[in-house]
Amino acid sequence: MQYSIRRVHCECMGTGLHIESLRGPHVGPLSFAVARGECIAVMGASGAGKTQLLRLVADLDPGEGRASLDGVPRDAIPAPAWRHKVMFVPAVSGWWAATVAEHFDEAVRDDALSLCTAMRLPAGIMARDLTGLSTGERQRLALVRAIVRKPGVLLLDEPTSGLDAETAEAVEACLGELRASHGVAMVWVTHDASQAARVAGKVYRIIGGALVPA
Ligand SMILES: Nc1ncnc2c1ncn2[C@@H]1O[C@H](COP(=O)(O)OP(=O)(O)OP(=O)(O)O)[C@@H](O)[C@H]1O
Repeated sequence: MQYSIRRVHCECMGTGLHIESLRGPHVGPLSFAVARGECIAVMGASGAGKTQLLRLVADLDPGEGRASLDGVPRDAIPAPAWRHKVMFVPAVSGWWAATVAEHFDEAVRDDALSLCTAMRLPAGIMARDLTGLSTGERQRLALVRAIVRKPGVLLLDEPTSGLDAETAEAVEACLGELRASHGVAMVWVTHDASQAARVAGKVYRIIGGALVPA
């Protein structure tokens, strides 16, 4: 565990993600909640701390504060399991094998293929080498890779920044379906105010390290 989380107070308990007094080197203290099936958008100037916020929530960087998912405190869940349930999808994802298919277990390939189609990825992409893919294709594949692992929360760092408007719309629809059908909660970082208004029930800005309703 990288940040010290004491047992959450009763007001932190409940369905979804609850964050209280989260603090890192450049942000905080921040408190917010995202219900199952809800999306909040986080905007803010470059360098304001949006990525840091997501990484703190995923417990990928050292920080302080309290967190719970569906009423279960962070300190009751082993760190790798927390990061699986509360999954960070970075703006630029890492890849470790030569082909796309090697990044997906056999058991999730069908789900992955359906998602690829929904996100307008080209047919046959599973057989392709990573080196030949565009930035936008990698970005969507990173989302597919995260979704098939069935997280309860997705922490999305500018998930459509490399995409044209039409493809971004397909990704937004796909993620909307995931919220509606599977109750996934999302924290969506974006620089696009129109997108924030489309996808999120609440929009915040990080200003001076604080989370302010936009
Ligand atoms: N590994 C690091 N070491 C030191 N400082 C860092 C590190 N990573 C980020 N920072 C600093 O933390 C602050 C917040 O960075 P962060 O990446 O969270 O910004 P952001 O709001 O996501 O910006 P952008 O919109 O440009 O992606 C910045 O001042 C950045 O320089």
